[in-house]
Amino acid sequence: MILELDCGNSFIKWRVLESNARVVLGGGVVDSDLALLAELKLLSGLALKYCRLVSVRTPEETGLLISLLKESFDVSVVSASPAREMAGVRNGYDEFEKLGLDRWLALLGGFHLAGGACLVLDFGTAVTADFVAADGWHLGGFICPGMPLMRNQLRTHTRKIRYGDLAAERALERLDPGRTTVEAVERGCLLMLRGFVQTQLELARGHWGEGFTVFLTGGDAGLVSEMVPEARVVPDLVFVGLAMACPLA
Ligand SMILES: Nc1ncnc2c1ncn2[C@@H]1O[C@H](COP(=O)(O)OP(=O)(O)O)[C@@H](O)[C@H]1O
Ligand SMILES: CC(C)(COP(=O)(O)O)[C@@H](O)C(=O)NCCC(=O)O
Ligand SMILES: [K+]
Repeated sequence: MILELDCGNSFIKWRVLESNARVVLGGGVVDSDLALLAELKLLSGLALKYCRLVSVRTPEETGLLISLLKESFDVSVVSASPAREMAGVRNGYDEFEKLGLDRWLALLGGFHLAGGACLVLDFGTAVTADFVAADGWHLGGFICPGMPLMRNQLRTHTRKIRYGDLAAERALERLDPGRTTVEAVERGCLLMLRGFVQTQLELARGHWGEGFTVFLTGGDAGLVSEMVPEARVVPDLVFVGLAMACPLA
């Protein structure tokens, strides 16, 4: 069996595949290394042979997780590494190794699935946009704070903005002007996010007219999917790229 991990700034996304990599046996989202081990140990008949992972965490944190995995499951672990060029895509960063590896894998996956120009939008701790032209050139992208960062900045840097998670979730059921603090903040941040998406779509149309595919991924993709009905929502886009960057055969 193959364990796949996407270690973001807030959460670790995991899934276990059969050795042929065709069947997904289980998966989930956890907030720590130990929670990951605990969830994996709950899977019956677990027999991990390989693990491939991508991490945007520090080398120390990633190294610690890799050691834990090796101790617990006796697996061989490969970690995605930066590349200038792969699978017909050319990294557009001046220093290719500085492009976030989750972004790189998501855009590799996106270009592969689209077979042409694509705009990849990832809604995690940060929100990222990446542009890949039909010839595989990555034009670069944009990074801005995601919902968790936007709301936490307001909560941390003001004295009167305080509310709980449940109220936050309820506030987003509608988008009328807020009549409470929680509504005003949650809806305001969501409108900022949607404004960002709108701008990315306009930029992509400026480059490619209507000839491009939009991908939405990341834990908060659902917050914007309604406004981009033509988009392909692919929660496991990073894993698509991970399999391309770290083939096990
Ligand atoms: N099952 C889930 N567990 C945790 N967060 C989730 C889940 N589903 C959606 N989310 C949302 O996803 C966001 C985190 O997205 P994610 O792509 O995991 O971020 P990162 O890659 O930066 O760790 C959170 O702000 C949260 O609102
Ligand atoms: C932009 C990111 C913080 C996104 O991380 P995430 O929200 O997925 O946890 C990550 O891709 C990263 O650390 N990138 C390095 C900087 C860059 O891509 O330019
Ligand atoms: K991510």
